[in-house]
Amino acid sequence: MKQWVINGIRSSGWLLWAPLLASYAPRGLTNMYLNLHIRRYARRLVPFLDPFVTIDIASNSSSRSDNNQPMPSIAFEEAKAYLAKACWRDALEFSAKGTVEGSSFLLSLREGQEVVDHFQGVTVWWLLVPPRRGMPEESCLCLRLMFPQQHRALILDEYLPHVSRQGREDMLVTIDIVNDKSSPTPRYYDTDDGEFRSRGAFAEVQAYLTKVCSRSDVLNLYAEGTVKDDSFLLSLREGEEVSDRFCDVIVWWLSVPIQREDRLRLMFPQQHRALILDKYLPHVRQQGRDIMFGKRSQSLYTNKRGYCSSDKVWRRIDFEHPATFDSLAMNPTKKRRIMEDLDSFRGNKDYYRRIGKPWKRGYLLYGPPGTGKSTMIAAMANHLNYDIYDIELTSVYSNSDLRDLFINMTSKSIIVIEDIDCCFDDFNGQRMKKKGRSIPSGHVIEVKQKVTLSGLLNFIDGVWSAQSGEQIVVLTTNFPDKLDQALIRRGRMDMHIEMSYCCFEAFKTLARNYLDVEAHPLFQRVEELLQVVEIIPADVAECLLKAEVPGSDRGV
Ligand SMILES: Nc1ncnc2c1ncn2[C@@H]1O[C@H](COP(=O)(O)OP(=O)(O)OP(=O)(O)O)[C@@H](O)[C@H]1O
Repeated sequence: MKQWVINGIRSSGWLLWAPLLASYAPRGLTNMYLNLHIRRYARRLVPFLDPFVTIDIASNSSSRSDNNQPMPSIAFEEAKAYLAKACWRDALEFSAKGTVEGSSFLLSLREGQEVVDHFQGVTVWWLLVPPRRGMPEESCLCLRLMFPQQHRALILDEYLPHVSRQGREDMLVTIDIVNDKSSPTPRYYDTDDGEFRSRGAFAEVQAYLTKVCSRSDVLNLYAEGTVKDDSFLLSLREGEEVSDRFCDVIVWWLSVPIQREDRLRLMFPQQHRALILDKYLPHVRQQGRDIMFGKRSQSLYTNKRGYCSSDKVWRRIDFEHPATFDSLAMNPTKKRRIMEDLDSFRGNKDYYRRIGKPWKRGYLLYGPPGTGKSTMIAAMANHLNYDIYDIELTSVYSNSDLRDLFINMTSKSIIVIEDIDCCFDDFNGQRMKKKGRSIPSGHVIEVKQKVTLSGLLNFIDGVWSAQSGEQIVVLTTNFPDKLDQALIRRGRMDMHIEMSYCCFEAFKTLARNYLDVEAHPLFQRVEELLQVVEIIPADVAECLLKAEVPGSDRGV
């Protein structure tokens, strides 16, 4: 009771001071002070007449990042940005954070700070509520919106979307991709070599958004036929908006025709400017081109451990490794030979038929760890637009299981068995027994049924091998000398490719990839050093990565 009286006197104290203040203080200051407090106290009376609705917007969303951290809530960030701008006249306490670029500040409300906003004649209140004490670490701040119940429809249907859109515009960088209508030609054209080319970035982005739209819940779309087959490309209708996610960053695409000019507006948070410009936009164009010309998306399959015969034998995920021959660091002549070999394999179905050989080709990649064997496989798959079947041989219990795997592969694929030297303890028969290997219940194993080298050879180039058509087999090893000659003889492993320590040409490729540097005064010194030092490309790549990341330890 006593406390209540004290609080009452405290909170109404301004009523006593106000007239005094009014007579001495400048008029503007007095008005602002009175205005602010009258509104604040009036609000406390309003609930007696019309109950309030409260909406809390939490700072963490329910989704999680790749490393299992709670993702920030977009709605919270938008509301925060909106309030910092729309209500800064009212609020007295802000916290300020420097922007990543430039020398300006981003303002946001301080915990406990309350601000008033007006929308179409309705007054609403916002309050920044701190996490509750004793709650788990992940509990978060929230922005509390309070408004009179009678305006529920207006606030939900119009005010909140307005807050979200305005806030987003204030906190995001915007890029408009404009459709160049000066040329009346269609979005695709046919080149002399029979390839389809796109008319430019707008068409590619539009095609990319097909993929984004098809997995979103956008309601208004339009469709257009593709060049190569009878499928459709979906696009955003005017004024529609769709979000996309790239490396845990959310971006928005909005269709905004301005003065009868088609525009696709990309909006993204300022702090991710480099990622979006350097990585996301090129990714969007490439994917858009692939979609337009009917390039299928690639898959990476791995065999399931101890599957039952009724199961599907392969587990599939999208294959999205960015490696290409362009970014692969190795001797350029060697690289060109490999690419020519792959190209001549791909186009030569008739040749293989004529000589009576299955349409298959084997590559043995050998060299120390970290020299790029896996990267090479990804570059091959991307070059040919093939799927990858990655066989973990230690999870296959018999030759008949292996046969199931082979007959369930499709054409246009690369079959990969990594570290083949670890798969057999001797190359006359038995697969290496792994200590403590758990075997799923119900799976009967007989020693004589285990995968054998001859079983593997049979599936690589025996009668079974011809079933699936256009395929490449890649074996990798760090110890080529340990391998059985039968496995790697020419005709079975047609090309033996040594992946070796970093040469100067490879270093230049890595410097271009990681630092965007083509030449540098230190290059000559590096060239001299690489002639006497054996260093794997993975170590060079790691050093260059550290040099590029701001704030990383450059001295190591
Ligand atoms: N030749 C290369 N060109 C480009 N990047 C490379 C190359 N070699 C290694 N790297 C970099 O090092 C990392 C490791 O390389 P990768 O896994 O391809 O080597 P690996 O020879 O397959 O190694 P392991 O034998 O241990 O499997 C790659 O992610 C890549 O970033």
